[in-house]
Amino acid sequence: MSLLLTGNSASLSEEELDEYSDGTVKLRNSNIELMDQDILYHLALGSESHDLQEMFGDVKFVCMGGTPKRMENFAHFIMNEIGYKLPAGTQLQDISAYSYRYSMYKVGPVLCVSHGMGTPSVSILMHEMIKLMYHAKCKDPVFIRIGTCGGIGVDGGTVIITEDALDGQLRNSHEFTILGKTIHRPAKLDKKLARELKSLASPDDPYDTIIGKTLCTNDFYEGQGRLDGAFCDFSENEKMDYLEKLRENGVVNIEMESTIFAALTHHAGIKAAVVCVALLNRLNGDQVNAPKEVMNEWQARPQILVSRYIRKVLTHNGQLKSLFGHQGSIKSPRRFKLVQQESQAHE
Ligand SMILES: O=P(O)(O)O[C@@H]1C[C@H](O)[C@@H](CO)O1
Ligand SMILES: O=c1cc[nH]c(=O)[nH]1
Repeated sequence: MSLLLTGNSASLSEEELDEYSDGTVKLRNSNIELMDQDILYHLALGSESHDLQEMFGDVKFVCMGGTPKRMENFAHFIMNEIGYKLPAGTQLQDISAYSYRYSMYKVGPVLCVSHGMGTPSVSILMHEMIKLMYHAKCKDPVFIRIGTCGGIGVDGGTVIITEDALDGQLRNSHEFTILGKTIHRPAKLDKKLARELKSLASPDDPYDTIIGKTLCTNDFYEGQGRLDGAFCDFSENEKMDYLEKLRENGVVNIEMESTIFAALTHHAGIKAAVVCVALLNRLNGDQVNAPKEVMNEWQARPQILVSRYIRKVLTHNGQLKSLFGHQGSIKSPRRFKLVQQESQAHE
């Protein structure tokens, strides 16, 4: 029996699209169906120990970012944005707390998950999140990475939506070594979703929101051409030549997760986007030295854009009012700060 993909994959044939047009996530692995139970070890969840459909069946948006705190803050923020009310006397709980690996918060149709740093960490999480979507029978979930990055020729604080994710050799794919063999999977993101996110930037935002190519590296220091790691075997001129070459190729930012995130969502037929904020302009230096309060405000910017998108989709589907009782309001960066403070007060 063929067990291919999901309802929204560009790589499906017409026949397969017909077969899987209900929008639920299908796995490209027939072994899973034959197992008595599937333990999502790094999420502290399991297909027999938990009723995954009951717990997660309504999920429409899976938002991921590097740190547990960022994703907890985002959970509080989005809760306010969509007017979601927790049952009286309850608080947001880290669903994966006992994995001691990743953190996960659920706010109605929005899952907020931390993914750690770098592609191995994201890869493990993506396998388990895609299987979670499958077990829960989620329909047409959209995955969005909310991250930080180094800008190339853009100021710190600029919001960057990834058009194409490139590996260290500027290939639009992610390289895997499986059973000793090297294979590549296309690192494709949803271009329409990227444009839609861009359209939600407001002329009143006191910062730029741009679309461009993202370089994904396996390291923060030598891998990103920094002079300030524990080791450095290249000159400043060589570094600048490399960054200029990136710029000539349309690269506007560097981070460490986009190719695996794009490759695995595309392989699973899941619509995905990457939205990062630049913490510095790498053409001006290597050290991340903006004050903490400034960086906290910058990190809120991708979250604000993503929350506008989520609100727009829920409003369009008539869910914002019917599910949560009131319309909420488009929140400003100032409002975000207040929500963050409130969530910190709960710690
Ligand atoms: O989502 P985050 O902020 O973790 O993304 C970037 C890439 C690396 O994980 C990390 C390096 O500082 O930040
Ligand atoms: O320069 C930077 C900043 C944040 N994240 C990165 O990967 N690189």
